[in-house]
Amino acid sequence: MHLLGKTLLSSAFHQPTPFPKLPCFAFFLKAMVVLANQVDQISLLRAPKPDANFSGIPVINLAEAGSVDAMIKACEEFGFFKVINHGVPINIMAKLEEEAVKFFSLPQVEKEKSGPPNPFGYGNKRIGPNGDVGWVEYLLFAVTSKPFSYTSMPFLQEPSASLFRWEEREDIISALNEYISAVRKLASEVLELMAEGLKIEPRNVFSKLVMDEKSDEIFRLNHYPPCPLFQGLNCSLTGFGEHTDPQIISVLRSNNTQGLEIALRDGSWVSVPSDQESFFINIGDSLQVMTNGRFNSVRHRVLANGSKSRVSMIYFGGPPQTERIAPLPQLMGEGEQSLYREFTWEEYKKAAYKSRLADYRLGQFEK
Ligand SMILES: C=C1C[C@]23C[C@@]1(O)CC[C@H]2[C@@]12CC[C@H](O)[C@@](C)(C(=O)O1)[C@H]2[C@@H]3C(=O)O
Ligand SMILES: O=C(O)CCC(=O)C(=O)O
Ligand SMILES: [Fe+2]
Repeated sequence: MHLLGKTLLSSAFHQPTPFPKLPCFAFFLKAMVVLANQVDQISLLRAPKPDANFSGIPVINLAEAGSVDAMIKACEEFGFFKVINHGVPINIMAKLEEEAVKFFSLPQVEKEKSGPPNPFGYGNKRIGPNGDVGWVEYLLFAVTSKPFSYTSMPFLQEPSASLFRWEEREDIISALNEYISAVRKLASEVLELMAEGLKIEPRNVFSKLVMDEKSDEIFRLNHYPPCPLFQGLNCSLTGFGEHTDPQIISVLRSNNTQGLEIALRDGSWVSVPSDQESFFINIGDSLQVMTNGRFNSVRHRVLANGSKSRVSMIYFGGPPQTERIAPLPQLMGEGEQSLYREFTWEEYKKAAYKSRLADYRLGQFEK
């Protein structure tokens, strides 16, 4: 399967466009044929282009004392918000972005040495084990808080370290470690504010799960190369198909290239204005369950850009494998019934890895 993937896909990026500009419909057909050859999936093509920027994304200012109520409202209405004044130094973000750009600029054959992603490593267009594809290449890392023998890379689990053959890559490893420890701290701070806003004790009821030394955290670098075939046209291409994140919380940062979209509660899609200095927080499925559906795990997707590369970095904070995920008793009103049957994170993760990206994964755990 891996060999098949390589044969079909390895040269799909960075192809010069073979066609002159045509009216959109004719072009769309041509593009379908070209991309069908290249990507093996015409389902990535989308028309028309996404709507203009949505101005209603909630912005939470961490330096402001009164931001807690706005955060709870954002978790309920959107399952998504932007965080400013987060305290993470810009140079930590910029340094990792620089290393990511360097990695993704390597020759394909070099990048493939860090793959395939099963589940960790370099991946190109194929997302997950069940046939999903997107106009994206990425690196997926397992994260641990326990230092181990590779002193220079305390956050990368041993299998990742040898898989990436990065023992010598002090530059990228230290940029990764610095970045991951900063966003992990941010995730914990945000989760503590959520508990405060929900008026539940203890304050670390959510944050302790991602701060636990056995917490199951993932880190991801995504690169969406420009797709020149689409430049100046009213069409777009799926970079990362619609889905919800299974974990508790995701902390996303991207360069200044547009592409991320979220679904509103009425099912409509809106485009999130990019902001390279801020972080975006996604509520994951596990937090939706722990709040018995009060918080909404946000459906989101990424559309690739005709002319600009998008680079994003996402920290996924998950609980320890054995953690039981169920609505918190402190949050249940009198007579309120749990919407979900109890499960362990390990169970949920196994089910998630059997699913397709767009599947409603919580369905099988509903009562
Ligand atoms: C299609 C898949 C990719 C994914 C594992 C899955 O089977 C379903 C969930 C997907 C997702 C979405 C959020 C994160 O990007 C991710 C790492 C995760 O934990 O769940 C991906 C998985 C992946 O890319 O391997
Ligand atoms: O790359 C992005 O901006 C978002 C990707 C995403 O949602 C994911 O990797 O789970
Ligand atoms: Fe996601």
